[in-house]
Amino acid sequence: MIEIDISRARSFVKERAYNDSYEKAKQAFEQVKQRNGAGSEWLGWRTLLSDPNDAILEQLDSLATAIREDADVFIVCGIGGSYLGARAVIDALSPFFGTDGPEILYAGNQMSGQYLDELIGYLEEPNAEGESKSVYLNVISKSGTTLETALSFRILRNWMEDRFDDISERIVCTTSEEGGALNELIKKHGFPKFIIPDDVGGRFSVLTPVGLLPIAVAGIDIRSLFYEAVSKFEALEEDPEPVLEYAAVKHALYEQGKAIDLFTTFEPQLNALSGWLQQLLGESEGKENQGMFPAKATYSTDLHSLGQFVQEGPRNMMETFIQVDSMNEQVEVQAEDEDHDGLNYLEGRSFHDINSRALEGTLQAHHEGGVPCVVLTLDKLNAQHIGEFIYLYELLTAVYCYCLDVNPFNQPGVEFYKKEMYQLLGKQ
Ligand SMILES: O=P(O)(O)OC[C@H]1O[C@](O)(CO)[C@@H](O)[C@@H]1O
Repeated sequence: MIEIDISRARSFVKERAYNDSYEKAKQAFEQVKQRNGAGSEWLGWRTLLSDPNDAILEQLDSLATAIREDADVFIVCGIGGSYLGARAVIDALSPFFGTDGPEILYAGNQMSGQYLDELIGYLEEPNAEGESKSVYLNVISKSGTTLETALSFRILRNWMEDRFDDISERIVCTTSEEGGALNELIKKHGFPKFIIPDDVGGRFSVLTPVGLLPIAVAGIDIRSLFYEAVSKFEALEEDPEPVLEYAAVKHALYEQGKAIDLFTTFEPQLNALSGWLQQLLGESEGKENQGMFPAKATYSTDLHSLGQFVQEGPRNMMETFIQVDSMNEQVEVQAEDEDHDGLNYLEGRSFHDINSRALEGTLQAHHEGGVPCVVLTLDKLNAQHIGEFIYLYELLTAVYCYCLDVNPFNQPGVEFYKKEMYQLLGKQ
């Protein structure tokens, strides 16, 4: 279960402004449902859930099981929506240290040559048994032409070709059904391929093979993740109220001049989930001179860097706390005979309990300091709740963007840097 508490945000908004935004959110939800808003040809992230394809989950599961049995390392090569969702779920649900399956590494999400150099150096080191590492790679690119991903893939593919005889079994491609350079390589090498549906954009694609294959290779139950998103879809079709209220308050705050939505969590393993949210909202709402900048911070670490700014800087931000109610941890504070560090007052308390009080205190302080706060609470960190979270935010994004009257599903602005870069690189 995820609870959304908007009370500490709504108190900053006048009743009339909230009601106006709420009416907009209602109409926006109808546009999503009736498929008559801008970019409605991109609503495939809903069809996936209204008409689930269990055969694909089966296929992904069995390939992932085979890879888990043989791989020491699994590389996810992609950028933006082609890796952020997988990373968000994997980081949220995997142990901090060590794993019983392959190590998941990432490439193709930047252009650091040093990173690639060091990555290859690491792949060439023997595994824990002193043997050569068994490496698998999943290249993920809807367009099949994104420079960061394509370049890293070229280097890693060539390295794998030199190293292994069976690269057509070690490299899996996730791309569009047709077109793009990646489809040419698939034809040439016979790499196994998963298709990204045409009507699902990158940032809405985590519940397609884009996210699900890496997530399954990480040993996470993709059925629980996927089917809980399906349940959330059904629940919100029936009763969209939580999303309407959330979108309304966010929109009313935007209208009131809030320019930043700071996503914060006190659980470091959710840092990448905030990164996924950043792209989902940022690429969807930031257009036609509109939108709130989606920022992220991980507390309490960042309370010691950004906390001052949030508490007393310009009052132009709202904050969204992502909270987890119960954690599986047993670290408890023990009393010491001589209380030199003065911590005996915390005797018997768990770190989670102390961390939760830090969250409560921060929420209170920021709210009192003039920051409207939304609080999202997940009872636990598990695949079900993360699945629910994913659909909740996908729908919120669409509804809220329609309130702003922007097309949530395109990203024309991203092309500008590419044009300049390609010109400088001399691409014809
Ligand atoms: O999957 P692709 O086509 O490589 O694109 C990766 C990312 O790049 C963008 O298209 C922006 O350029 C994102 O929207 C997308 O998630």
